[in-house]
Amino acid sequence: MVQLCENSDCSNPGKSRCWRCKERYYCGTECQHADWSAHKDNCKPSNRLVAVVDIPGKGKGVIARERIPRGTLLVAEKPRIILPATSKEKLLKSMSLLSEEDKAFILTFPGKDSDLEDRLKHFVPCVGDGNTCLCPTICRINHTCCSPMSGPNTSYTWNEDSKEEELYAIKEIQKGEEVQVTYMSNASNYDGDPPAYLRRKYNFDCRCPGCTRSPEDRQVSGERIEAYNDFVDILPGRFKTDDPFRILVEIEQQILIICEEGFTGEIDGRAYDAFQLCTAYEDAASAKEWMKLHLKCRALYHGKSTEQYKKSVCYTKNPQMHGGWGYLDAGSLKLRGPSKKVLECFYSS
Ligand SMILES: C[S@@+](CC[C@H](N)C(=O)[O-])C[C@H]1O[C@@H](n2cnc3c(N)ncnc32)[C@H](O)[C@@H]1O
Repeated sequence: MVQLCENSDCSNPGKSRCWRCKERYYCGTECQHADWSAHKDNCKPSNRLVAVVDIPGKGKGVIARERIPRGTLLVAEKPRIILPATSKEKLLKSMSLLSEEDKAFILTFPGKDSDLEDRLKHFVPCVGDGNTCLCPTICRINHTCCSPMSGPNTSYTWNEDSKEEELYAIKEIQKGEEVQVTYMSNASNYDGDPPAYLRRKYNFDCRCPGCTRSPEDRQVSGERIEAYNDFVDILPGRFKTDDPFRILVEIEQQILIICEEGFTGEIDGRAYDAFQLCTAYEDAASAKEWMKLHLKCRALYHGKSTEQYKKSVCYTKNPQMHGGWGYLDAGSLKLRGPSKKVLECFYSS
């Protein structure tokens, strides 16, 4: 039986389901009927899966209303307030022009007295370069650090196509469990002393399992993360000069180390590095395997709905389309895809 587009005045065959609720069908991008637009705008997973509640010792926070499988899009919401990434002066001017309701909303976030500027730390990156926004649900999520003992269960990302802030479950979340993100999203933001950074910037004492370790244990982690960052910084420059087999071994070693430190999101970037290395040596089969791993990690943290993701999917079919194909002029060389250990590291995280 042909499923028709569910817009009331449309009789085309329904080609796709709504990417969010997966329930309604529509006939494609040509379908611009008001009914479908209203559905898209109102189809908010945030209304269903999470709730903003009071969390003792943390102010407000977000909890799961039901068990949420890994990979779920939990929240997709339009920012309530967007501030421009211009000069500090312009930013403060924009703040002063906000409505009284918006100012009152900002002041519901923790901060000094009625100081609006002190609440800027709660804004998250959004559209364009450096612009920030305040969202009703995502900006209520509390922090936990990435560490060998624990880490956040969600990650948020700006979707430029839908112009919404999105929140993905990077681990399974139980009903009633607190939804948490890390305010230091990747290893390159590592500050050397997370509890001190969080106290300075966000004015709270982090009591996560990573921060309550002994100073010696925290130092060991700090040194491993810094060594990883040094590795990442010089990696592209090594493509021209170093043995590619050696580079792949080191990429894998570094992936395993940084995942032990709780930064599973780093697999995305390192798998992409390995993909680029394989394309530089015109090894399509290995490049495809690395791209598949890159996309799995990317989908987990950023979803699959963006144009950028869809474009990258083409590289899993045809790595020759990538601009770096053969760029080293070193001829073709059979390298290899990710090892079982690295794949397990992604699946077991
Ligand atoms: C982005 S807001 C999160 C929502 C906030 N709890 C609220 O009441 O609106 C960040 C602020 O939440 C609090 N917070 C976040 N994570 C915390 C944690 N792990 N422990 C204690 N307070 C935390 C701090 O006051 C921090 O400045």
